[in-house]
Amino acid sequence: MTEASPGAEPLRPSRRNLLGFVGAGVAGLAAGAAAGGVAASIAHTGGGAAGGGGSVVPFFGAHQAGITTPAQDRLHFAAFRMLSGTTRDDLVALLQEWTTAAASLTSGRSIGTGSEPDNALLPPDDTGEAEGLHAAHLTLTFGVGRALFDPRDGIDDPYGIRARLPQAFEPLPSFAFDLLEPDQSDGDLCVQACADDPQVAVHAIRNLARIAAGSAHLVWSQLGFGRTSSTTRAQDTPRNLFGFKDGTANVMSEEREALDEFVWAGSEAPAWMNGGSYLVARKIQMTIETWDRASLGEQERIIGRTKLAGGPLSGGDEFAAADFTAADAVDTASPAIDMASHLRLAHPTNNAGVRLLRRGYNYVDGSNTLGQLGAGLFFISYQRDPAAFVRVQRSLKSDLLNEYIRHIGSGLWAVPRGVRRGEYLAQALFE
Ligand SMILES: C=CC1=C(C)c2cc3[nH]c(cc4nc(cc5[nH]c(cc1n2)c(C)c5CCC(=O)O)C(CCC(=O)O)=C4C)c(C)c3C=C
Ligand SMILES: [Fe+2]
Repeated sequence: MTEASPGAEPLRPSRRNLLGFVGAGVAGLAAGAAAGGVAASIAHTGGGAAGGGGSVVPFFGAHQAGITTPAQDRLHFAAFRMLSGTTRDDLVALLQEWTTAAASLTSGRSIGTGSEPDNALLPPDDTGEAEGLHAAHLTLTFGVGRALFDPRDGIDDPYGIRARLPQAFEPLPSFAFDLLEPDQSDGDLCVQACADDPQVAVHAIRNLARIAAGSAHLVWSQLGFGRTSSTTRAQDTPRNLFGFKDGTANVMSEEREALDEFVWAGSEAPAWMNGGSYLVARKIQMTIETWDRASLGEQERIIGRTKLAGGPLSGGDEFAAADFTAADAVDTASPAIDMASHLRLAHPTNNAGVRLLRRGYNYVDGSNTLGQLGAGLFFISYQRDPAAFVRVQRSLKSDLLNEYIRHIGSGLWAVPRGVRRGEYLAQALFE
């Protein structure tokens, strides 16, 4: 799919053409070629954002950023659908343009020629609301949906990628109590934008959506705040909207062996996914008004941990190991950690040793006419194989928490390995 030049301006290439040119250059460079390619082009065409300000998370690397990166405070998550009739070339062009833009945005620069181009007759390349703001640890993590590998519009393999479909990439099954809304689920592509400044995260998604115009359409997006997980031991454990510490027993970035075992896809995966991961997102509505009427003891029994300190009910501080054989101090015939508590059911000992890297955010989507907040957890987990999530979620069928939550959105994406300098996102999927 080609796009007409927005005007007959001979002096300066259009943003689309400019990005296309850079993308083509990127595609032509051998992997591992001199770093100049993308970054230098951007530096020379970029506009006047304030730059990194010491808060830049590198975009290029063996793994995509935004997975083990210390969890930032804010989220804007977006799902896109490829437009009808688009081809493999359109998809490649989009990924090339997104690569160029993402390298620029995450380093705190504007897109293309910036928000003040030299020709006032053209729309600015960058929408401008991040002018003067720093990178705010912005990470952009891109995923590919399972539907991209399926027949569409009467074409068997519209993007020519079926041969690269990883064996593990099976659609999620439906789970007990699912009340999924299609307009908050799935998507051909996803972008997880995390930053310490909400304006920076929103600016990134907005501009990626603009760039996608003509090839992909933003189908739903979700704002999040108050990260509900730590991904490094250097971070304090945050709290979810039930008021409990969330993320205590997460897979942390310091746990190199555990990351290889549970988070990064390895040699079992095709080359484009070797070093990648699978992202599961679940929009989980929490009936906080009902929860707030439950006694403290009941809340703690449901979670399996104390509310304030976050220690397991079997005793010890937040990071003490849970003892599932310990008896309750008062009712000695019962276990200290309830058989149907969230902690017991989600714990690796109940799930064949499986661990997930959780990276979710709280959300509040306004309120309803009954005065109830549309509050919840935008749960995100990364795992080496989607089957790990399925295993844990199935275990949660008898979770006491289910009385207070509803899963209303869902998605699974393959997150390709990191982008090397000179490459574009998911390049190995097309080679
Ligand atoms: C399928 C995976 C999970 C979903 C969905 C999920 C929803 C969910 N969780 C909480 C609150 C807490 N979860 C905690 C621990 C925890 N949760 C999962 C998985 C899912 N949670 C795992 C794998 C674990 C770790 C278990 C372990 O190894 O000990 C905790 C305890 C603190 C912590 O370790 O993070 C809380 C609190 C809510 C409110 C929720 C849905 C809205
Ligand atoms: Fe949980």
